[in-house]
Amino acid sequence: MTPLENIRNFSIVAHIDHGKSTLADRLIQSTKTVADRDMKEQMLDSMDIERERGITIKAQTVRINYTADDGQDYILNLIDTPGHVDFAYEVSRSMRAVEGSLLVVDSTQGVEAQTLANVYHAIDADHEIVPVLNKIDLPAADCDRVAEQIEDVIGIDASEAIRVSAKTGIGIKETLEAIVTRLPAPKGTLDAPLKAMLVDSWYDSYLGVIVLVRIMDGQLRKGDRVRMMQNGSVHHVDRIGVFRPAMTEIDVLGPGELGFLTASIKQVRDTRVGDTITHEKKGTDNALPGFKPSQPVVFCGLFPVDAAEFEDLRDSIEKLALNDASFSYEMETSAALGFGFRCGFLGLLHLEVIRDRIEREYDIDLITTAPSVIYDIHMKDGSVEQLHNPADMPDLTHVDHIEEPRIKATILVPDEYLGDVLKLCQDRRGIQENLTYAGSRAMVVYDLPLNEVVFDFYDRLKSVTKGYASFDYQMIGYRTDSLVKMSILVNDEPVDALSTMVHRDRAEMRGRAMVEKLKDLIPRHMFKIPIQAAIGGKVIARETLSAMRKDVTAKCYGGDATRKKKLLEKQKAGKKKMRQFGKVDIPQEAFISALKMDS
Ligand SMILES: Nc1nc2c(ncn2[C@@H]2O[C@H](COP(=O)(O)OP(=O)(O)OP(=O)(O)O)[C@@H](O)[C@H]2O)c(=O)[nH]1
Repeated sequence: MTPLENIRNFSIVAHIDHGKSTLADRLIQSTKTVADRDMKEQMLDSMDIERERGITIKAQTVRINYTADDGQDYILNLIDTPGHVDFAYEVSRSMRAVEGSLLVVDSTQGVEAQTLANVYHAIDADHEIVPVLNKIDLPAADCDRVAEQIEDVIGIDASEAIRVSAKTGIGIKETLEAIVTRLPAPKGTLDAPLKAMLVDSWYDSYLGVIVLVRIMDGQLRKGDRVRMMQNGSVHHVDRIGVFRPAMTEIDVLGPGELGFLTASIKQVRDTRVGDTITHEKKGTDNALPGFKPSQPVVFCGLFPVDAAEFEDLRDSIEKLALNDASFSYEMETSAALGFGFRCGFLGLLHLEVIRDRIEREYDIDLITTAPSVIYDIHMKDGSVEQLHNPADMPDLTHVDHIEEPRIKATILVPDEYLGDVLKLCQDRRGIQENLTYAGSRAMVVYDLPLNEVVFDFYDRLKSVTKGYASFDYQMIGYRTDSLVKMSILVNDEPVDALSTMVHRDRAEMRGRAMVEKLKDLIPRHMFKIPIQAAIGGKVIARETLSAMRKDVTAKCYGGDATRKKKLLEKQKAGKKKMRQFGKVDIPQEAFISALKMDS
């Protein structure tokens, strides 16, 4: 066991792409934690999708041995935290397991919205913070300006910020020394009853659930019987160890240490993050202050394009849910789409990641219905119903009023794009709360309906600012507004998967935009197809798709039967991505594209 004075636990906080993973790699490499020949880029990003998108999703951890200039051997435990707004909750919880943070800011970019959001989590967790100015190898680096910005905007001393190039290795040694000299050692009592914080957990197909723990007091040994204090369940610890970053078994974890345990736990759901783990006998009575469990905020339906793949879809969803307690699902039937699942996510990125994994890892083509938030429907009899799916909207005559979730959005943007950002927020029913400047960048704070953000707000924001804006949000509660359910009818049949909740004042505009889009997205058939948007029984927009006879084999004159067959096969394959509604085929992409707004 390592003495407390020789342990440092820290995380790295940064805006996306400012170099957190590269810096972590460099710290691991320069301390020879991983042999050079085994080093691959972005050691900490384990999932394929993460690597492809360059986004760190699951918090990971690594134990680094470092001999400092003072001649002593230290253990540095790094927790890697996710950098995306959807995963803000994971950032906040993992912060409580460590004492300090490296605040990485790209010296060519400066402070961004997620720099702020993440550093506030660190400040909330009482961290000692060491600012690191990264990418100083680039000609555009402006360390003095960025240091000043850190002081002005965040309000922490940046005079001793470390200047680093995680790419070339400049400043890595100084960073390691700063971790040892500037961050505090953890506290804890060796001979007190065991008190360990459950920091994270995930499913491994060989080992079952792996639990990441931070020992606060006492000792944890292989073979111990431990109790999860929230639900009282008792488990036999069959393995404990640390991450280097590969899992390495050890015999005992003591105060201040971070490591893992396995105990034949079957589901991630059985391990509540924030729970306190203690010994079954002679355990502590004082649990650590609990963490709130993360709640899904965005819901959508996932249906197989090919109904025969429903069981495969169920299987894939169940497997993914085993490893992700914040992903929820329940079976759903839709008149138009058949059997599928209504799924809940932490945000849009979370949704995309899960959808991609189902399509890619399980090879199932999916139809994703419009993402929706949870509305509180206040009924006339005083009861409140939670609406996860616009298709389930109760009869309006029983509804008193509807409340929708709102967020506080913080956007940082260069001056020249400010006008476009304000317009975008205004168009999305935003209420401006604040507008300040940090150098040549404006920081705007808006109160916005979450519903207006979940769909394509990021995309729009990126496009109107040419990618220069950064964005972060937090939920602030529910508020009443004048909301209605808009249905879409194709060939006089309602397509429930296209139902959305909209603001009454915008319903007509949105309805018109949707039917126009659908007219372009639905291929012509051999008959005329009316496409309508309606509220209750009232049609508010209408387009008609005219009839056409499409004979793909017409150009194959002569008797070339193979060519003809090939064309027909191609057409059949094209059909696979379509869904039939009554007599009409609607292509899969229509469900998403029709809902994108142009403003
Ligand atoms: N020139 C230069 N490029 C760097 C440096 N550090 C990181 N990069 C590059 O910046 C990009 C983003 O770096 P990452 O380490 O993936 O950033 P991140 O903050 O971990 O991003 P997320 O994991 O998505 O949050 C990559 O293309 C890196 O190669 C640096 O010091 N100099």
